[in-house]
Amino acid sequence: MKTLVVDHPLVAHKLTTLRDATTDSPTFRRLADELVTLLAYEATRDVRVADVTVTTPVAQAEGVRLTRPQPLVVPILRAGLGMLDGMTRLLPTAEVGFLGMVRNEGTLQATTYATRLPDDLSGRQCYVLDPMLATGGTLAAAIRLLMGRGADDVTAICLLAAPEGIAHMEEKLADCPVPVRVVTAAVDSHLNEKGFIVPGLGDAGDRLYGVV
Ligand SMILES: O=P(O)(O)OC[C@H]1O[C@H](OP(=O)(O)OP(=O)(O)O)[C@H](O)[C@@H]1O
Ligand SMILES: O=c1cc[nH]c(=O)[nH]1
Ligand SMILES: [Mg+2]
Repeated sequence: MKTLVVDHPLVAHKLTTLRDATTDSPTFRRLADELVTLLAYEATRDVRVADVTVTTPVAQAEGVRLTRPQPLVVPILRAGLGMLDGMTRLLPTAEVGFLGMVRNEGTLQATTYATRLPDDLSGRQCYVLDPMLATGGTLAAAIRLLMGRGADDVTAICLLAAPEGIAHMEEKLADCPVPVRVVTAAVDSHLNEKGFIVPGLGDAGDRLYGVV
């Protein structure tokens, strides 16, 4: 598994405001959306394209177009939904599948409560959206599920990651025969005793959508 930390002043600026506990929900949603588009620009560096020729008003020009099957974007509910518009703005022809997963606050184990994905993902590039990579349990399970359906290239886009979560994913996906990448705005210091990223930004789902 490869991890890419996007090093850019605009990414750092938006992430800093997301971290700030005084940032309200409307601002948090807007900044998360903007930040995803910046991360998605890097995350899609290997998106599959084919050569094409177009006719400009002046002459023929060689270029590229996204190939079929279209990439599949998979937000992990709930917090990943806050990243969907920012991603599809960059990849408007992508299809979207959904995974509902929740982490038990005591055991930190992730369970899946909703799945709406194509049965067959053979030959598909998949982009998984989840703002927080904490213990890595959620993301590792999501990626295993996609690979079980045949996905042959998976990139996860996270706003923030913890070193423990990256190590856990590297271990869980060590035998994985297909490329897996994590693209994030930062890798923070550590997880606290409740499994929260430190310094982090708190509970991403609650900050986007309120406490449930
Ligand atoms: O790396 P992990 O330790 O598995 O934790 C990360 C997960 O926790 C959060 O979801 P949460 O369970 O809070 O659900 P929500 O999106 O509905 O708030 C977050 O959005 C990730 O999905
Ligand atoms: O810090 C964390 C860890 C898991 N989920 C969150 O929303 N935040
Ligand atoms: Mg949450």
